[in-house]
Amino acid sequence: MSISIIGAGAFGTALAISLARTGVPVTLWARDADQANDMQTRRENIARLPGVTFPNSVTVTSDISSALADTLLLAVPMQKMRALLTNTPELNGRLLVACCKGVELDTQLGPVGVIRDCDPLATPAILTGPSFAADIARGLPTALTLAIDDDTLGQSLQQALTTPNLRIYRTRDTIGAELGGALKNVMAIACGAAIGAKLGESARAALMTRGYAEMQRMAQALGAQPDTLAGLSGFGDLTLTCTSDQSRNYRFGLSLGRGEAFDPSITVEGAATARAVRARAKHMHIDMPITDAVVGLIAGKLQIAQAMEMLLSRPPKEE
Ligand SMILES: NC(=O)C1=CN([C@@H]2O[C@H](COP(=O)(O)OP(=O)(O)OC[C@H]3O[C@@H](n4cnc5c(N)ncnc54)[C@H](OP(=O)(O)O)[C@@H]3O)[C@@H](O)[C@H]2O)C=CC1
Ligand SMILES: O=C(CO)COP(=O)(O)O
Repeated sequence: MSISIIGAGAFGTALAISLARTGVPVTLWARDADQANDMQTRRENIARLPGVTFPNSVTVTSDISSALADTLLLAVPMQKMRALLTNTPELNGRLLVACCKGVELDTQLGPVGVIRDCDPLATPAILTGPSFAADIARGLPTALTLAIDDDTLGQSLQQALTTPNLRIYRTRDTIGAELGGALKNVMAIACGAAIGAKLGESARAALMTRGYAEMQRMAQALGAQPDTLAGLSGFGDLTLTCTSDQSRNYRFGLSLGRGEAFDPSITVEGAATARAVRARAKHMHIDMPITDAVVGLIAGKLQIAQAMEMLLSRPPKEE
């Protein structure tokens, strides 16, 4: 099974490096020709993943026709996935593995839903779970979830993506896998805001736990399996992202909590996703108070003290 990576950001580059270390040839596609040439010559992605040298078997190109493998890992931000698939018809009809986390703002679809919507002939899958690009690129031990409908194809893909340092678990629950990865970023913003505002570790633990309850509520309403949310793609990634300064979503939350500006060029998937999820939750009458608070904080309609008061003054209920 030949594999190419479409999108040369931090995660796409890390996946290319990790796969290529096993000796297989991997093509990494960047949309910008200058960036692709620079990476191919330097053997490093200075802009997005500095400090890690590419193995010899990585080829970087901006020519999509030379990146068309059996399997394509789509490593672009969630809100850019539709533009990628629409503007690059060469990708159509293949095994497309979404490597992004989020919910599309306009349609409230997840990555698998957007692939199905843009390319009905594609076979969609999603690779998600707790993993910082820098950790994968350095060869640190990591475990991810691969979600795909077809079990036979799933087994081949699982084998192809496994490396000595990257263990892949498989599920057929694409809805659960994509929702876990999307929703944990919203909770990471909430936790970052709490820590940034010096509300304490107990507040973070409460937000993580009640955030997980929100994740389960929405996921089950949309047909996901509770076990998927309890796995790497849900609970696993929630734990990583809500507790580490390496997370951009968490750092964005920290800056909200401290009242500081945040560099708008940094990818923060949870910001648009919070708005998309809130709209979907309202439509479906699902109670998601932490998501509501995150949307209010980001929009500047709530201060952190008001958000906490809103959460704490809700009517008493059973856990
Ligand atoms: N970084 C991480 O640790 C992890 C990230 N992820 C997920 O991976 C996804 C990508 O994140 P990440 O790699 O970190 O993001 P980055 O911000 O590092 O990079 C985004 C990349 O997407 C490219 N891109 C944007 N729009 C398009 C488009 N329309 N067509 C082609 N390429 C495009 C950008 O190209 P350009 O430079 O030309 O704008 C850039 O190379 C996110 O959903 C994230 O949640 C998952 C696990 C870990
Ligand atoms: O998804 C991630 C870790 O699993 C990366 O998190 P950030 O996008 O918040 O950096």
